[in-house]
Amino acid sequence: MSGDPNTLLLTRDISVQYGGVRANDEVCIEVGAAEIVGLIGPNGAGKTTFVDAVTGFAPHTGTIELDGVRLDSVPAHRRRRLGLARTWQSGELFTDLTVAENLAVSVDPPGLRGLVADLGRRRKRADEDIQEALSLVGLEAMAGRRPDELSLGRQKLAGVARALVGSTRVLLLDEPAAGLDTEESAEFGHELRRIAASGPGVLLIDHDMTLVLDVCDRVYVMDFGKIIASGAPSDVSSDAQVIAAYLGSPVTP
Ligand SMILES: Nc1ncnc2c1ncn2[C@@H]1O[C@H](COP(=O)(O)OP(=O)(O)OP(=O)(O)O)[C@@H](O)[C@H]1O
Repeated sequence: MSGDPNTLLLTRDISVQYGGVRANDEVCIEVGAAEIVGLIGPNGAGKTTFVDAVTGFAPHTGTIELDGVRLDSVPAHRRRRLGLARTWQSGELFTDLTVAENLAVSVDPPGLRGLVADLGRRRKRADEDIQEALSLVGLEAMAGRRPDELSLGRQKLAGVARALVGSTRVLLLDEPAAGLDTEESAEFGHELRRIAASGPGVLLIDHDMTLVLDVCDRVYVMDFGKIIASGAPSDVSSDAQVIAAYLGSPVTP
């Protein structure tokens, strides 16, 4: 345990080895309830690998706790049920489905017991989960629309809503704002703040420094699989090692 009662996600010494590449090297991070935490670093630094490890998609060593419960030996689908949600870098929506149908893809299938339970009740519960996820990102009025009827910013939010279907304690977002212009990115950041304010912790990976430095409470910086700096956005963005490894020049939050 970290000792901080606010901590939801706590990783200790997460390491991932891909052949000769040490993609993560003893990565320790914390994400608290209602907190947005950034994870930034150059291409190939190991950010996606970290999310893969935490969510159960990459073999790793080290420990992962969600709200004090160890997850590191738990398979990916159970980590999701326990509240770890993620998006993927290639998070396109299905263009021939409505927004609500895109979210329905994420509904947890019933176990053996669920199969014999009341079908109508399960469907109602799934509809409620989808509506709740859509309202968390401000898209409840868009449920019946097709993705191409939405702006790119709203499509990105629908992708986030798809990850949020079902109980979510910590949301891990892998470059969710890629391709957004300045205005869309600012609106996206506003919605992220609303999501976090409703309770879940958020880990945000993005190369949009304005977004990261604006919305994050704290930021970790990764380079060659290691965390090289962490702290408040203003401290990290003026850190000489971070500027040399990633930013190139100081960035003002
Ligand atoms: N499945 C894999 N098998 C082998 N090597 C991999 C695999 N996934 C990632 N790597 C390697 O691990 C390192 C970290 O890659 P990763 O995709 O995690 O970086 P990243 O920080 O997310 O980069 P980007 O910002 O470009 O998305 C890279 O050297 C990459 O080539």
